[in-house]
Amino acid sequence: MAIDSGMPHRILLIDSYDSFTYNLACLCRQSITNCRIHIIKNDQFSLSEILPYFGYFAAVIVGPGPGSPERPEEVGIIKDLWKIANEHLLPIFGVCLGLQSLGVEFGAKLKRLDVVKHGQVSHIYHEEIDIFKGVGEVNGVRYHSLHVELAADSELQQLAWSDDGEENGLVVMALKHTSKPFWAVQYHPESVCTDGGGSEVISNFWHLARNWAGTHERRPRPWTAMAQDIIGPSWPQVLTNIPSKVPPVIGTVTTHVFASPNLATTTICELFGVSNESTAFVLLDSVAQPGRFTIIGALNHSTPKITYFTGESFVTITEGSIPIRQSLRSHDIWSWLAAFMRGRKAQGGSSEIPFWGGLVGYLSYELGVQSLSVPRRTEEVKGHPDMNLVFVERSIVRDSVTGNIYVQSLIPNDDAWISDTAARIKDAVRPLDLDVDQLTSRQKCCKALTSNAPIVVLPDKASYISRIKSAKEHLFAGDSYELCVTAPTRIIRDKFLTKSNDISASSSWELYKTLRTKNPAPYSGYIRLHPSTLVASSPERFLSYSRGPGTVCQLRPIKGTLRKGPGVTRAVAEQALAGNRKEVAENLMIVDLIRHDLHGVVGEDVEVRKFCGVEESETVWSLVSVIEGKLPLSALNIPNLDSELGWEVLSRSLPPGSMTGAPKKRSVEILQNLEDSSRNIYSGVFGYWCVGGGGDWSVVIRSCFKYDDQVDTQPDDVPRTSATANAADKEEWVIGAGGAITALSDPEAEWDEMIVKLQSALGAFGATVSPETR
Ligand SMILES: C=C(O[C@@H]1C=C(C(=O)O)C=C[C@H]1O)C(=O)O
Ligand SMILES: NC(=O)CC[C@H](N)C(=O)O
Repeated sequence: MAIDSGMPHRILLIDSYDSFTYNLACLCRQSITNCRIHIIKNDQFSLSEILPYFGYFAAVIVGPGPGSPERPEEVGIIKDLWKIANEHLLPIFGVCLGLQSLGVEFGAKLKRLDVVKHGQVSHIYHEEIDIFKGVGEVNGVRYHSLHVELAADSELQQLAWSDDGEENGLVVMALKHTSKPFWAVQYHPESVCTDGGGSEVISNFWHLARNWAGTHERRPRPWTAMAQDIIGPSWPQVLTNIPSKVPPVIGTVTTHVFASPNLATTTICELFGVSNESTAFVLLDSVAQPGRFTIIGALNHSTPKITYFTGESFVTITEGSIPIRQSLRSHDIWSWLAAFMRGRKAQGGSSEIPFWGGLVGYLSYELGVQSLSVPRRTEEVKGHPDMNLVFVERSIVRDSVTGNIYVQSLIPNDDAWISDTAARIKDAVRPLDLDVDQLTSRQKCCKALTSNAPIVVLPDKASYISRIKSAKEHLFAGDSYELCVTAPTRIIRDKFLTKSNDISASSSWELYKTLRTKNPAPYSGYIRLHPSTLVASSPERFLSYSRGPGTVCQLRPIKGTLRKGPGVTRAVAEQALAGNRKEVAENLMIVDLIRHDLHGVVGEDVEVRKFCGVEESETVWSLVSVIEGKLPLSALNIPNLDSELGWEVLSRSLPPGSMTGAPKKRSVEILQNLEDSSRNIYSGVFGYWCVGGGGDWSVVIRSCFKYDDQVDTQPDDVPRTSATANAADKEEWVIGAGGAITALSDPEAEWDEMIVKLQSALGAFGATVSPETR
């Protein structure tokens, strides 16, 4: 038989806009020797357009996805596949939505599960035949709301079941067609927690597919350039948009390092003018473990500032006081910034620290929404910068483990500034200059705030609860597996006025100082890039990427949060989080989503380093997983790949999956309809991209932000009082908060969880709310 003549086996994978597709592609690569996976969307071609190309493929895999196999707009060509004429016939393997489509097209009834299964592991019963031959015990992860029931005279044969007992009874978990080469499973063989039914079942499918091809004398045609043009290259793709000819590294980092363990981060910031609220300032602060390095930008009037608004075709750079618009031309904002950084690469900095200089700032949630090609909400035309960054040339880095301070500059011949700055910092050390992590909790205090108490406008509880109920409806219908529902809380308070009088609120810097003592967080930050100010105390790293060679990308999603309190020991938290099916299911869904996001860029080398570990922070316990990915060794000698890998991952994986739910695109669309307003900076990321190639971005949660021009002193639900009367004296801060909603969520408990998360930033305003409020 010539079908294995050494030529790679081409497999067509049909994606239904799912967030697990690349995981399936990876499983196929690992289970089928010498295969190439080509991925298309289910609505990219009509059946008649794609049919002529089936001859190149050895098999088709139909991936999972949101929605119903009975809604043609959700399954595209998939529904037509099962009916193709014998001359085009080829082996097909369906997963989840793929199984449901196979069932429905051959007369099965599509039903909703009484108790939906999202991120749940079930024992899969089978009879060791066909695709389960020799497979043994299978525990499969399920992400479905719908299921099929076969007619008595069906042409399909059941191969496996789960026993859901009183919940759903017996549910079909695998099918085959009795005469055509079609197989399918309802569970997810590609999930990280599926045990036994993954590569074993795919290998068996492949074996059966080859046998079928042998007896039917079907031989795929050799791949051609024309096929590649139409279908596209195979996955994994080494990043293609990085030019092979790149400018040489021209910058050199000059560094002066000295030990100063007792020097407070806040003292250094004050030395560099943070108290002048009219200027720009950036601080990325590690106030608790696992955060380690603190980065302070020493900005001046000529530091380049870069802003971008979603939907615009230009970016604005301000050096000095004159903003200059630059057209993006053929670039999108991501590749424009990659090109910007390509010309500013530098070497020679200290290898012990992750930052030598580079871009610092934030990227909004809506920037990620734009990257997903989901249209922005219509009412947000005016908006505020969705990307607000500075290019930091002079900086101070503090290592909280060694107590070393690094003063560094990218500017040529800047020795005078470096030595002067080092001397100023050394002089600033006062004997009692203890940082917050060295204070006992009794010593922690917060400054008296304003004479007028701030007004806190909570989301309306009834509509929050009804939103959670609508989210659950979507989950029951199979539109999404998990939805992270959020809402903004607004804090209106007296404006900080520099030439102050006695009614002035504290400055945003004082607010940040209070926040870092009240809620010391590993990924804290103070980003004052007018018109936006972000005061952050995030527990969640979105993505870090190490400086090459051999860049490792790490993501640390949190799903599962428990309020700390008397009696809530680590053991109690572990039981309530890692020992709780609902919490683990929520976390698993995001782990699988992040594996997919990473596989999409780096290829096969993605590992879950930690699954559902319990981590402690000041106010809550969190369930955290750690996922890492890196390029294959073969890619390491491709110039420039390492230094842009992290940026590529970032550009292709925003918004953070932990803030959307899965599948990401459909979940974002649903959330845009459910939530009342844009999320803006909340749910975006803040951090840096270093000129040496590394970067670190955290999720904007447990944080507050304000825009200089935004004060709505008369929200509909706030009574007009003397405190809300005059916009000129007021400033408005926003704290977003929310949580992942699954089919198991209790709306009241979700409201409480939102309030707990809100509280971690609200406390800095001297305000509290109880869950019972409103
Ligand atoms: C939505 C928030 O947090 C997200 C949701 C979490 C959860 O559901 O447990 C945990 C961390 C974040 O990914 C928030 O803090 O506002
Ligand atoms: N993971 C999937 O493919 C889900 C299929 C379908 N949307 C369901 O919820 O049942």
